[in-house]
Amino acid sequence: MARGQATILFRIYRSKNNVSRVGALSSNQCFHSAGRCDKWVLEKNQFGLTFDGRKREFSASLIDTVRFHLPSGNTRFIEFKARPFCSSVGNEGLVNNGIATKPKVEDVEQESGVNFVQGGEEDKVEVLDDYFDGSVISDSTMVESVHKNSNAVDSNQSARFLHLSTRDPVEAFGELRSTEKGAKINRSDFEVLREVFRFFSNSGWAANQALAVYIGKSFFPTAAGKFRSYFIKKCPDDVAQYLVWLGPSDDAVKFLFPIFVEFCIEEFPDEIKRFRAMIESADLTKPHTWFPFARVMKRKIIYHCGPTNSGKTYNALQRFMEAKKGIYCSPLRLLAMEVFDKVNALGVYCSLLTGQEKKLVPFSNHIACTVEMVSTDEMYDVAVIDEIQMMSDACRGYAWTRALLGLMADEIHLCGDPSVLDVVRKICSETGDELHEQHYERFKPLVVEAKTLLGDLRNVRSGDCVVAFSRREIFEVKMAIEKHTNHRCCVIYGALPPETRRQQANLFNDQDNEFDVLVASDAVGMGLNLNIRRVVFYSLSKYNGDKIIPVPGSQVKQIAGRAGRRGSIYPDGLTTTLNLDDLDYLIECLKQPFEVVKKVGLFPFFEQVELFAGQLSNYTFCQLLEKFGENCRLDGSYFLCRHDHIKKVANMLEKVQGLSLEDRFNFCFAPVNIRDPKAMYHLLRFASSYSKNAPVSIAMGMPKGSAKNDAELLDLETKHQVLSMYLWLSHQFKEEVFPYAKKAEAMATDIAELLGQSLTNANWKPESRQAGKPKLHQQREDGYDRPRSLIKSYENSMQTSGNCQSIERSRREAHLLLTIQVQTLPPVSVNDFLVQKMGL
Ligand SMILES: Nc1ncnc2c1ncn2[C@@H]1O[C@H](COP(=O)(O)OP(=O)(O)OP(=O)(O)O)[C@@H](O)[C@H]1O
Ligand SMILES: [Mg+2]
Repeated sequence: MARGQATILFRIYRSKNNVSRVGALSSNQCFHSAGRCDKWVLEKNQFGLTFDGRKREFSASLIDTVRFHLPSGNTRFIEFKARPFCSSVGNEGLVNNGIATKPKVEDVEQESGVNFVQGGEEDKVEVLDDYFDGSVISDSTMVESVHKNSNAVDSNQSARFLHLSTRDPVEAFGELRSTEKGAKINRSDFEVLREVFRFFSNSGWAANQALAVYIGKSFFPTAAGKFRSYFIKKCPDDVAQYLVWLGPSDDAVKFLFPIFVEFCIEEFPDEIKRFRAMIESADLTKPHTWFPFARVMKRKIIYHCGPTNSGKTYNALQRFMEAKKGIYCSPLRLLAMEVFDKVNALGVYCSLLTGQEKKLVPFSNHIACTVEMVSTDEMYDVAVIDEIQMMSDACRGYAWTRALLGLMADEIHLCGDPSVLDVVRKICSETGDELHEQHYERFKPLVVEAKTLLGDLRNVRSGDCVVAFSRREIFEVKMAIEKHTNHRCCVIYGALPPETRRQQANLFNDQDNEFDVLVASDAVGMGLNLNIRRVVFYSLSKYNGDKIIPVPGSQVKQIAGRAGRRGSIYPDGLTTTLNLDDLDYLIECLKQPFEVVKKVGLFPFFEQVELFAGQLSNYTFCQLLEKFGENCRLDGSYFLCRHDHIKKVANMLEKVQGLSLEDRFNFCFAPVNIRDPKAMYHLLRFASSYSKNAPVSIAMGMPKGSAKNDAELLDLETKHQVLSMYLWLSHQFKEEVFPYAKKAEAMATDIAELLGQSLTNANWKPESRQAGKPKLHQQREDGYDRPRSLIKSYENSMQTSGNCQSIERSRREAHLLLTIQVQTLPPVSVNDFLVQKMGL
């Protein structure tokens, strides 16, 4: 069933003249034999319709049953036949197609007390006279409702054309078809008619509606052009006059559209068939039906729902360890490794499975894996899906959705914040699984320190974690703290291998050394248990790969929640900001209730993309993905995950000949930083060798020692990422083609170690991996970039200019300003690099 805003086309037939009836309906008008109503819209989120012609409401609770609410309060039904193109087009695109299921006439009769007469090709509907209150909907009142402001001439005209406006389009088209030659049209009327058809061709409404009859958007202008020629050639005089009277207007479009549909059905059966097949092959509706084996099971789902540091994962893992056979699905490799270690240490044999590594422990019945690696073919007693709110992640959400829908486990424990609780409830009602909710409270409340660090990193104390949102800032902060205080800093950020992050975390957690401050990015926000006393936000804006945005509230909560973990040496958590200016935003974020997520991510399996590809020829893989995105159909609780990253890789690999569609699909999921030209170059090289069926070499030297400057550190990071990519590919493809996996593993371990050593000694100025990455803050003489609150600065400037906007608006505008700044910077030149390296 379609949800969301939608448009429905129907037709009601009737057998007697003395009853009210509907001729043809569209989203915002209703042709009625008694006149035309001016409003016809769907009620929110369901097939409810509101007819607003005479302030009488009636609504349809079923797609082909209209329920009238009469003044007396009686509720009656009138049945109408849904047209073959009965369909709905929603915000998300085509959401429902095909012929609506028609309720049995007897059912409707029984409920409504209305007699229906069936006959001929179309169903005829007869409505008892007392069903409509003649005084409510009469011919004259309906005409008034259409042309509320019309004068007497207009009334006459509309009465003159009434028979046309309410005419059955099949009949109207039949008449056109049987006409050899249309009426003679004078020049000025001809010009108006041309304008009318131009208006029709440019109508977004008509193009959208046409999707419902499988006239694709790209074909619509051609179909509309042919329709124009056909129509003008055969147009009877009264119809031409009517259109001239209507002029280029929405009314004219809505008059023409049903006739256009008849024309298309007759003229373009092949195009319609082709587009229909394409739309159907991009069908991502009803994803719960994709996993029939999981559907056969009656699964028990336990949602451990609560804020950070409330024991959700701990409790789920207790059940996992008790089970005969269990699987733990982690959002990060690091967390999977942590569970693997913890569980084995407690005597439960557990294997590890991530994209990069398979550590099979003999006799183990338990697996800790990353969520993308979870098998939906194996049976388990207990499964744990950690950080379930990631279902709504714009890029990776599909992996959580797949795990929830497809896991074959008797008991599935979901751990996460409450944001996806509603969606999970809905999914469970669709899958028929039994949902149990366990709500948690934070062990200790998080306290905000109102004093802040007063803009001075010298106020950092032992046990602090300073959070910054770029690699550059992380190193600047580390350098400043180590230069101006006696503290030593560990660092954790996304580009570091999990082993190095863990080494840094251990160094920080260990009380017997001088490393008592942690400087970290948002990579610290998920799952890690660290001895943090206070989380200090260095800034609260971050670059999201596209523009600078304020850090979303949910993420701020998650990161701040790292302070004062149960079991750590600082069980009371504190959080604050470096600058006083940012404090309000921090408090605002922490106070915000968890947002209620309405949609979760989906992404097609290879088989679905392959089916879709079968409908299109001469398309590159990247174009295929684009087309899939444009045409795919989704139910209201799902969105298609962002795939810009995949498209970028697909585009680069376009030049590699000899890769099958499946190879391309798999290569596109390889873990590569698309903003790192060196990493992209190696991926291209791996794919080129693979396509020639030649053994893929690592072709990368081992660094001699730990990094002595930032360029060397960046090089180590990239080298590790390339090795990690090699290992990932070796698990995806045949091992013979990636014969150096063992060597890559050893090299990766050594590099992770070198990275750890390098970070311990690092005291240099950071370089940027990206030439164009924006530098936000002014450099201070004392060696670190002191961040100013950009949001605040903008608010201040607005206030000093006497323009006191609301904070929310200022914020939005500040982001806009920043976005513009970022967009004007030169893009990273991956291509230039490839041209040099590959001669491409
Ligand atoms: N009942 C318990 N007994 C002992 N330690 C516990 C218990 N519950 C939780 N802990 C410890 O408290 C810390 C936080 O628990 P846990 O990781 O389960 O929180 P969480 O709610 O999953 O947090 P997050 O949302 O950050 O993942 C962990 O170190 C965990 O081992
Ligand atoms: Mg947890």
